[in-house]
This record gives sequence, structure tokens and C-alpha cells, in this order.
Amino acid sequence: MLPGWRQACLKVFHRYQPAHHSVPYFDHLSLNFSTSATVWALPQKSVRTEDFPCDVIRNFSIIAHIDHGKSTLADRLLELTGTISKKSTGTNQQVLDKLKVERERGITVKAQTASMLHTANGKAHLLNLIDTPGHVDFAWEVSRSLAACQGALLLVDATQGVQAQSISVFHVAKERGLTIIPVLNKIDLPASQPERIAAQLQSTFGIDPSDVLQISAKTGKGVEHVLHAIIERIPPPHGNADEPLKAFLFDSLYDRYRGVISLVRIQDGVLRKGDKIASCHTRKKYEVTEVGVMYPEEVPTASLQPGQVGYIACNMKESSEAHIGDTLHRLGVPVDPMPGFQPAKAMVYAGVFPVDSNDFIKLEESIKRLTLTDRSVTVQRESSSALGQGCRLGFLGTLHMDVFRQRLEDEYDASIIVTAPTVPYKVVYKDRTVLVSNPTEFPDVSDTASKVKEVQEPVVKASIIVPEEYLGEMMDLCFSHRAEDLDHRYLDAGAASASSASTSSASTSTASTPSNPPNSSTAPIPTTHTTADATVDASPPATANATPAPTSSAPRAILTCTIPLSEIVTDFFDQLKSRSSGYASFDYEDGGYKTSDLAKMVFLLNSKPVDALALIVHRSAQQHVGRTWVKKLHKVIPRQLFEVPIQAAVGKKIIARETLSAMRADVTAGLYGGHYERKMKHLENQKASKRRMKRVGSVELPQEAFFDVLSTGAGAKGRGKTR
Ligand SMILES: Nc1nc2c(ncn2[C@@H]2O[C@H](COP(=O)(O)OP(=O)(O)OP(=O)(O)O)[C@@H](O)[C@H]2O)c(=O)[nH]1
Repeated sequence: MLPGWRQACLKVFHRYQPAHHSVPYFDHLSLNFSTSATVWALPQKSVRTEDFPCDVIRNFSIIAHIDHGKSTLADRLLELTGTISKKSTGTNQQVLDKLKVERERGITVKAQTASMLHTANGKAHLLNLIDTPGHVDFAWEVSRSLAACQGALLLVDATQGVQAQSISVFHVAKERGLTIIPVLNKIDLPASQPERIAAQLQSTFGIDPSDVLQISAKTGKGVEHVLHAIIERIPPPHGNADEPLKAFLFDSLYDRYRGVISLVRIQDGVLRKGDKIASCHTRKKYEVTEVGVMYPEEVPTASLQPGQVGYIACNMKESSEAHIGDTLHRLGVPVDPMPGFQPAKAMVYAGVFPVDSNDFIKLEESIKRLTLTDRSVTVQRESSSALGQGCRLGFLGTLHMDVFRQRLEDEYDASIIVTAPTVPYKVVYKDRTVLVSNPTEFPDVSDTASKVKEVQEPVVKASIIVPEEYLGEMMDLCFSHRAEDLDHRYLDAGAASASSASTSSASTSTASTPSNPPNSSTAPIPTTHTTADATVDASPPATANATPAPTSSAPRAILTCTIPLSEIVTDFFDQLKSRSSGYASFDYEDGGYKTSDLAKMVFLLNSKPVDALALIVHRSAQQHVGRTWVKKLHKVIPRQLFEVPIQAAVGKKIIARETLSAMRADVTAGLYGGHYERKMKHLENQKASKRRMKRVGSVELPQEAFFDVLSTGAGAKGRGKTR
């Protein structure tokens, strides 16, 4: 048995060992052991937060379209400030992309906080950086992160220019009143056109080109100017150490030893280990067991001071206790809560079931733990006669859903079946409106007894940025997905004059476009190869170096429309990518609800409905969906000893049918020679027995068949690409 102090030291070693990447933390650590006493020195990598009043603190985020280089820039900033050593990122792995899923897919899915120390103008500064995800599904992460900041680096790839998410994140940061520092990245690439893209920033956002920094996050060129601009341009936070404690909780993590770790921004007051605090939201009381900063891993500090961003551990056990947007205060000294966040709104729902139904409790526990680090997922219990007990989860999009699935498998070793994604529909009855996110609960609208007045489906306001030559294709794509209010205009000033299209009402409209854009932007804008939507695939997105050279000198257009959400959780992304040769970028925001002609489709195996396979479809697509699914089922269901009809039904009407022929046992095999009548008798007996089996038998659809049918896209409408 090791003495207590040795165990403590080992625990410290363990904690400072990076879990998912190769940052050589021991470069920074020196643990001094003494055998004569239970002392061990704190790691040299420590921060005296008391030395950093508000005026030397800068809190900022890096925001950008997907793959424009946020995490790479974060690496360079961490290196430049000596927070990590250069060799940590030798393999060009993004240090803040800590999750396996992020590393495998090359995308950020979770905002990460990191503190840095940097001396400028003779003063040591504490810089708190939050690296945010770029994909539209994680927009909630971005807006939450921005609440802890006073400034944002708006990073734009100098080869690709402004993309759909560049516009949306710009507006989110602007609405929050943040100082925006525009930065053009990837200027090392031969295809980069910094002057042209700077002009585009001016025409799109009204940004003065002289404010635009030009860097290569990969080579480090110009990154020191970014550090300088952070200190010079971003205002320090406000806060008063003498005021009552107000700590804003903006994110949480889970640690298996310490439970919930909350990320907080201190507005006023000072927070120390041992302090007794309470939550404005839950009114629960806690004792703070640890405070610290992310440097970039957790480094305990003596206190957290006003304006600082850091973490606290206080024995919170449940995810519901760490309410995102909560205000923590000193026990007995209540304060007015700070404005919180709009809760994340689930856009896509799916059932998650364990492959082995005995594993449900374990699965539910894993989901609870995982939702602590991904607070945008909603969870409800669900049970299915085919798949047993499971959970119905709400996600922000299909990529989000797929990432969550992968994290459950990677981090919790879960073996699961995920049902087809569905969006939340509104069923309007005479006296009430019900939100339905599970197809099994959707009523038979054609049945007058159901008393349904109408059904509404969620729609989104979508914007697609695409080179002009693909505009027709994109319009076609939108129309084929029931888009309405289609509109377009040119992103680039020169082309805009040629376009008579009116500006759209979509949020991404460039309201800030100056009335007199520069002539330089009339020049053709290089086309782009965005991977925004490619990331919905499991394959890693193309690296910048793999970005194809521009093939067209056509200007780019922004196409806006209203489109049913259910249409973009199907094959929309795939088609967008293939029909624009990968050059389109896509963004959307909530557009409310619209009345729609929808129906519930059920699948019958041997005339019995299988609840886990039910879908809600638009009537115009019901034939196509029915046929595709029935064919898919026909492929994966093992043959039975009797013939099995596989049917798709809407209401009482059968839309599509396939027949799974019976497995034929050769009952005459043992009859050598034999009499003809004897053979016939055997065959007759077999037929009768099959008839009996068909009558009494029910088809057992093995879990693997579910797995197959739900995990093979086949481009069928009615399901999302989850794998
Ligand atoms: N040539 C070149 N490549 C770069 C530069 N910056 C980033 N990249 C590459 O661009 C790709 C995407 O970079 P990331 O840093 O992961 O981009 P990101 O914006 O964090 O991506 P998401 O978090 O998924 O939105 C990686 O392959 C980087 O190596 C640069 O300045 N020059």
C-alpha cells in the first residue's frame, strides 16, 4: 500500500497527464517529492490570478466558417505565449481539439477554453481564448462562448473568402456587441487572394480593409500581430472585486473524480477554494473544492478574480445542477441573476437503444454523463416493442447527432442502434396543439376520428453561398426539397449591380453592406471549396492543402429560401455537395412552423407494424419513401421458414410491398428413389406446416437488421445520414 502522500502525488501526475493528446506537460512540471513530509510542490506551471486586474485581461473567441483554421490559430497563439511547447503541435494536431471524434474528423465540436500569459507594453496580460466549432449544428456553442468574451477574431480563409457560417457568426458576435478583429488566414497558400477577400469583407460586413490582419496560422506568419491586436483592440472586461460575488456559468465538463466541473466568468467579487456558494437558478448550495484556469488543461489557482474565466469544482453531481447561463453567488449574499441563454432548441430527434436490451441502465448513465459535456442534447425515456427500452434524444442537427453517437461509442463503449431522425411536428387539434417528436405518436390524420385540424412542420431560413455557375443547380435542388420564397443576390459588389434580384429577408442578408462598395470587389472572386457540409460525412474534411484550385472566375451568389427542416435532415447535404462539386456552403436558422400535408408511414412485417421503423413523410414523397424503405428492409431481413410480406402503409393504404420468399427446406432430400406419391405427401405436409407458421408466426427482426436498415443511407428520403 502506498503512503497517502505518494498516492496524492500519483494522482497529480495522473491529472496532469493529457488524456487525448501528446502535449508534454512534464515539460512544464516539476514535482518535488520529500520523503520526510507530506509535501509536494505545486507544478511550476501555476498562475497567480490575483496579479491580473481587469485592465490586463482579454477574453476573446475565435469564430469562423468550418475549416478556416480556428484551432490551428489557437495552437499558434498557445505556442507564441509559451503556454504549450512547439513540439506539442509538431504533428499539426490541434491541441484544443481534445475529443477523439474531433481528431478523427478534423472538426471542432466542443468549444474549448485556454488561458495564456503574455507580456505587452511591459505588463503581463492574462488572455482567455475560447476556440469555437464552425459547423452550423454547433452554433449554440458559439453563442454561449461569446457570452464570456468582449472580443472575437473573425477568421476567414484567404483562398475561400466569406462563407455561410462566416456571415452567421459575424452577426452573432455583432449582436453581442463584441469587438471584432478580422483576420485573413492561409496566406501561405498560392491560391490565397488576401486583397480581394479583404474587399469582400468590406462589401459584406463593412469592415475597413486596413483593419484586416493577414496571417498563416500554419506557418505562424503574422500571428504576433494577432496577439498585439487582441491586447490593443479588445476592451478589458469590467468587474469589481469589492462587489458581491457574481459568477456566470457558461459551460460544464465531467470529471470522474470530481463530478461536474463548471466553466465560469467572474463578473464581480472573488471566488476562492472553500467558499460557500449558491445557484440563482436551482437555489442549491455548494462548497467550492477547487478553482483554477485552463492553461490549457486545468491548473488550480488560489482564486478567480473579476473579469477572469476559469473553472470551479463544487461537488455538483447532476448535469441539471450546472445550469448553463446560471449565476452563482456567495451563500447568504443574493444577487440579481445575469441574463442567461435561450435554451438550445432541438431540431432533430432520434431514438437511441442498446443493441443488447439488458444494457439500458448502463446506456442511460452514459448518456447522462455525456450530456454534461454536451448541454444541448435533450433526453427523454422511450420504449419500443421492437427495440425495448431506450432514450429519445433531441439534437441540434444530424452532424450533432452523429457526433453524439460516436462519442457514446468512443468514450462510453456503448453499442447502440439509432433510429431514423425526425423533426418536431405540431399537431393542431380543435382545443390544443401537441408537439410530436416521435413518429409512433403521430396520429392518423386521414382518420376523422382523430380530430386533427392540421399538421405543421418546422421550416428553416436557409442560405447557400455558391459560385454563380452552380446557381441553377442549387435552385433546382431547393425546389426539389420543397423550398419556397427563393431569392438570390450576388455576394460580390461588381456582380451585385448586374443582379436585379432583391435582397432577401434571411438573417444572413448583408444589411451592413456599404452603399458604395469598392471597385476592387467587382473583380471575380475566387471560387471556393468548402467542406462545411462534407463534415456531415464521417470522412475527415479536406485539409487546406487539399483545397482544389479555383476552377471558375464567376462571382458568387447567396441564395436564400425557406425550406422544411425535414428536407435538410435527409439527403440534402449530399446533394448540395455533389451538385455544386463541393463549392457550396450552407447555413440555416429557425424559421418557425408551416402547415403541411404530412402523414405517418408504418412498415408492416407479416402484417404487423414495427414501431421503431415508423416515419413521418410529406405526401408528395410517400411513394418514393415507401418503395425505398421496403426494398431496404427486403435486403436486410433474414428469410424465414414462411413467406413474409414487407409493406409500407399510410393510414389504411398500402403504398409499397416486397415479399420475402420462404426459406425452402428440402424435405425430399432423404428420399432416395422412393415413390412419387410419398414425395408429394412430404411436400404437402411441408406446405401445411408453412401455412401454420405464417398464421402463428411473427417475424423476428434481429437487432443487426435494424442496425443495417437504419445505418445504410441509400439516399432515401425520410432518414438522415447518421453514419
Ligand atoms: N496552408 C494552410 N493550412 C492551414 C492554415 N490554417 C489552417 N490550415 C489547415 O486547415 C485545416 C483546418 O484547420 P482547423 O484549424 O482544423 O480549422 P477549424 O476552423 O478549427 O475547423 P473547425 O473547428 O472544424 O471549424 C487543417 O488541415 C489545417 O492544417 C494556414 O494558415 N495555411
